[in-house]
Amino acid sequence: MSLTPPEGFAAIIVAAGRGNRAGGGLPKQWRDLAGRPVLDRTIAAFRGFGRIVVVCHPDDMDHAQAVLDTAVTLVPGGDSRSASVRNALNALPGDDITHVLIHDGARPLVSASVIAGVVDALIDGADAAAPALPVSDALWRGTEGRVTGTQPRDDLFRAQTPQGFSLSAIRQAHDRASADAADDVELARNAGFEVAITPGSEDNIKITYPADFARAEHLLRPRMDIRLGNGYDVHAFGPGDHVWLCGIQIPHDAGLSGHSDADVGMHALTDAIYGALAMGDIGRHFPPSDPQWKGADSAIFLRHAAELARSHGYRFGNADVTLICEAPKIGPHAQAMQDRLADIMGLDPTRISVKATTSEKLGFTGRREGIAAIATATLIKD
Ligand SMILES: Nc1ccn([C@@H]2O[C@H](COP(=O)(O)OP(=O)(O)OP(=O)(O)O)[C@@H](O)[C@H]2O)c(=O)n1
Ligand SMILES: C[C@](O)(CO)[C@H](O)COP(=O)(O)O
Repeated sequence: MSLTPPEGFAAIIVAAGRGNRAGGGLPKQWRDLAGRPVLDRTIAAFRGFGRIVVVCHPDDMDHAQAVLDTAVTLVPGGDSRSASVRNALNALPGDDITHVLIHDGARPLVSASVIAGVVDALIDGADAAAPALPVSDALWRGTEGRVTGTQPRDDLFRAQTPQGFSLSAIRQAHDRASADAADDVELARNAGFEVAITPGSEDNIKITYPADFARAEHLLRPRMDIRLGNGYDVHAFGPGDHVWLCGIQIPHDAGLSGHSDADVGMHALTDAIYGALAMGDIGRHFPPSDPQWKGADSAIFLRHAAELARSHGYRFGNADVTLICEAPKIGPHAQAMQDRLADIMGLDPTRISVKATTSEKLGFTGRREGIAAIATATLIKD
């Protein structure tokens, strides 16, 4: 989802804390998260905003200037989060700003939809809006390792950022603040403003403790990619005394005609893999016009497709081949076929199925003019 808020919106990203709870020497906003500094990722989440103010610790200003996008306005922070926000409010670039979103630099995984929820609530007229998640676990009170009571959770929420405000509301809230507050929602409520709750996200974590880096990296890992491909092939009977089916030679009163060994089952399975990869078919990788494939062992094709899948980071979920013929009988050979296909594909035989059906004497397979095969294959990238 891309995010382009209206002109008068600015984003304030507070990153002037020391990250003491996260440990690790360097303050957490400057530490690497899957190849980029945490703060760099956070700023990137707000790239649709024309104006972004980033609040950094006074000791970090040179580092920030060297590391961050020059398109942001850098402001030195204060002794508390609220003081840092105030410094940013006093340094907003431009006098046409009507709304601000205030976000923790330590929440690099905020999504466009969470930000859009806040922006939309403000556009709809709210003075203040912020994302949150309802508490779903039971809540207890406890001391010294023992439960001492329970706490109703019906109206409890876990607060997140960005917290959005009309500029006049947040300025009033900070002007009236008599004590420090955990966040700007608290200040806005203390000043009498209503705050709308917008949808938060489980992924919008605040990096607070050392283990949060591993959590964030896990969330950034690409999601599982599951692909399904199908293949279909037909070969006509011709002169001969055996057929090759799924890598097994079976005596028969005819052979199968084709440029290669005409292993119709293996061809269908090979095409299923190419199909799952969206990389064409056997003809594209092994053109029938090329004499080197005359009489070729079809294991070459299947091995190529399987290796291609692995080289693109996929593993096999399963494969399923159905042979359609009146004869020869497939049942007695099915296990050997599964084992052979598994061997070629480097797969556990329990993930491969070979079965057969007749076409009830109908059509070309029913008239014993040839054999058809269909196959499916699933590929998985974790
Ligand atoms: N004086 C401060 C204190 C905090 N923050 C920012 O407010 C956000 C939320 O605060 P928190 O997670 O508590 O960060 P730290 O104060 O850095 O963490 P710690 O309390 O563990 O030192 C962070 O992005 C932090 O950089 C800030 O801009 N100025
Ligand atoms: C603003 C905030 O992130 C809302 O969840 C939070 O209040 C600030 O962080 P802290 O861990 O409470 O200091």
